[in-house]
Amino acid sequence: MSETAFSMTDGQVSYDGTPVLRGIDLNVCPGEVVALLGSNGSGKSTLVRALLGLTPLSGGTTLIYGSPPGRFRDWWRIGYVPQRLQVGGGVPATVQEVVASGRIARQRRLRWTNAADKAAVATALEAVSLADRAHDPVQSLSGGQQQRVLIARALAGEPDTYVMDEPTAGVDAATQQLLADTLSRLVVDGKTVVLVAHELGPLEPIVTRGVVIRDGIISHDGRPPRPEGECARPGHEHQHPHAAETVAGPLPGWQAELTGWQGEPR
Ligand SMILES: Nc1ncnc2c1ncn2[C@@H]1O[C@H](COP(=O)(O)OP(=O)(O)OP(=O)(O)O)[C@@H](O)[C@H]1O
Repeated sequence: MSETAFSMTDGQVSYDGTPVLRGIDLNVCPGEVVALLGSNGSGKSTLVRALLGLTPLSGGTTLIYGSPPGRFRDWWRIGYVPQRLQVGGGVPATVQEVVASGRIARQRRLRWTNAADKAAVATALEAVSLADRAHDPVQSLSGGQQQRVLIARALAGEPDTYVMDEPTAGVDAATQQLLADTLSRLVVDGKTVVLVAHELGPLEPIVTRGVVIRDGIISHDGRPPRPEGECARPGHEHQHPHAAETVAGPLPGWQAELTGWQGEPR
C-alpha cells in the first residue's frame, strides 16, 4: 500500500456546473504539515472534502494511502476535524462520548471498549484541557470549546494523518498554543497534518509547506509564508482583496498574492 497520505491528480470539483476546483495536483507525504491557505471561497474546504472523498470529483483522481476513497478501508488512519460542525448533531451526548466516537474506526465489530480506548480518550481530553468537562453535555459548551471537542475526537483516534479545517477558528490564543504544542509532538512522532487556516498563529513554526489556493487552482506550493510586522499581530484579520489580481508563480507571486503575508520566506 502506498504511504503517500493523499495523492490528487488533476482534481476537479464543480457545484451545479460551476467549477470550484480546477486541475489540482497535490501529494501529501508522511511527516508533512501542510497548510492550505487562500481567501474566502477559494476552495480550501472543498479541497479537503475532496481529498477525503466526502465531495466527489467531477474530473481527475484522488487516492488515500493508495486507494480511491470508495475503496479505502483503513479510516482509523485519518482524523478529520471538520469546519464549524454542530457537535453531537442535536443528539444529547457528553463531551466524553463525542471524543470516544473518535475510536470507532479502530474498533472491530463486537469488541468492547478496552483500556487503550479509555486511555486515548483521557489523553485527548487532557490535550485540549477539557478533562474537567468530560461528563457535561456538548451542547452546554461554548463554540470554541466545542471546536476543542472535535480536535480531541480526532486525537483520540490516534490516526496517522490529521485533516483539520480551520481548527483554530474561534479558539482562544491559549488553546491555539495548546493545539500547536500537541501537533508538534505528533509531528515528531511522524504524523502527517493537512490543515486549513486563515491565520497560522502559533501553528506557524510547525508548518512545513504552504499550499495557496486561488480561485480553485494551486497558485503556490512550497515554503510557508511568514507574517511580519502589523500582520503578525494576534487578532489581525487577513483579507485578501488582491488575490484574484496576481499571477500564479514562484515566491514573489505568492508573497504579493497573500496580501498581509510579507517578508522573507524561510
Ligand atoms: N455545497 C455547495 N454547493 C454549492 N457551492 C458550494 C458548496 N460548497 C462550497 N461552495 C462554493 O464553492 C466555493 C469554494 O468554497 P469553499 O468552502 O471550498 O471555500 P473556502 O476556501 O474553504 O472558503 P472559506 O475560507 O470562506 O472557508 C465557494 O464559492 C462556495 O460558495
